[in-house]
Amino acid sequence: MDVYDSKDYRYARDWMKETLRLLDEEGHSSTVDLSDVYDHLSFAEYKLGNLKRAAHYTRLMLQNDPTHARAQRNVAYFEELIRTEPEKYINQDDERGEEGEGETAESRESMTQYERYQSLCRGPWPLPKEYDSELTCFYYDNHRTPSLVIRPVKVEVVFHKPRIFMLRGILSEREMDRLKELAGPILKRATAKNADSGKDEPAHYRISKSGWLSSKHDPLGYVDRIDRRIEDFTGLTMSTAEQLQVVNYGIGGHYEPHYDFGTDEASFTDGKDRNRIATVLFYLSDVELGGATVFPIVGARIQPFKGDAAFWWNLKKSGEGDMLTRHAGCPVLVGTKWVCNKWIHEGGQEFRRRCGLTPNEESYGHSL
Ligand SMILES: O=C(O)CCC(=O)C(=O)O
Ligand SMILES: [Fe+2]
Repeated sequence: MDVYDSKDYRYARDWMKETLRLLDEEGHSSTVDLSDVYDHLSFAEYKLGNLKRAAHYTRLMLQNDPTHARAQRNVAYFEELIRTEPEKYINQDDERGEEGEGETAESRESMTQYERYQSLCRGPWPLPKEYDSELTCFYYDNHRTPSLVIRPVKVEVVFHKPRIFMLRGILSEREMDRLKELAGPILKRATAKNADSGKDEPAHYRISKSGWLSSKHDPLGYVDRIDRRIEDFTGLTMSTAEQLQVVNYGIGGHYEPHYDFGTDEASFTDGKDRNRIATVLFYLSDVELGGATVFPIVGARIQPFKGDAAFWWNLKKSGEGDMLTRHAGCPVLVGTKWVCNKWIHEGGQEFRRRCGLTPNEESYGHSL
């Protein structure tokens, strides 16, 4: 009922159909009224534009109660619509299909952004054919940076456009335990600015708890050490970066598609440290089921693996936001998910990462 009340008719339909299946299996129910299920199912189908199905379920309602006046009126109404606007409704029910039924490359093309996000969360999409021979992995010491000569970073290129790097085993168990321990007392329900009220409020599109770690509260120096490691493998200064942000998602926790960089003048783009040039996303836990990080525009998907980090550039060399980096944290279905963000800013990188000479220049070769 929750999804129905929140007008999420696609899911409402799925739940109602599951109810019908269980009723059928169990034969009866003392708490669920069959007619009520048909009634809601019919309205959900109507809202989804499937008039033939809406009419079908309303007729089933009438089988239970032939005198139901509203059901009689609705059947007449649906039939009238199908008759007067056949081109809009006649074949639609068969073509439209239902969520999850026979997803193909073509049907993916026509999905909305949000549907692509949901579909990617359910399972990986095949990588484009041209990736077959092109994904690489290497040990990386970033031009013989001393700490990395001793212990090079294991890098895997998992996507090309945008380039997404996985840094395997970049954090130790002890470091991850420490980050979670430091975050424990400061975790708060994540908020976002409400466009209407201007206040920071919990938002339905971001369900998690998070907290910012300051090295001041870490006398043992773990936070500084991790910052230094990021500086070593990216070659970027951390002096303008944000603090480490630890995030914990419970069951159902998620973060819907977004950009890490600021897309309007008000956020990041004008301050002295300017925009978020790159993201390092550490995975501090595995997730039993769900919880992948997905990039719905390009179809990339990263399953969290404890100790790894994902790295990507949010901005092109021109400083323009890379619109392909839109990404999301999928709902956690079983288990909990811990991640830690490091957002690196443009300020101070002028001599570390040169600008491009044309607005769209964006390729960085195979290294970070
Ligand atoms: O949890 C994830 O996988 C993604 C998190 C994220 O994108 C963010 O916190 O900005
Ligand atoms: Fe993000």
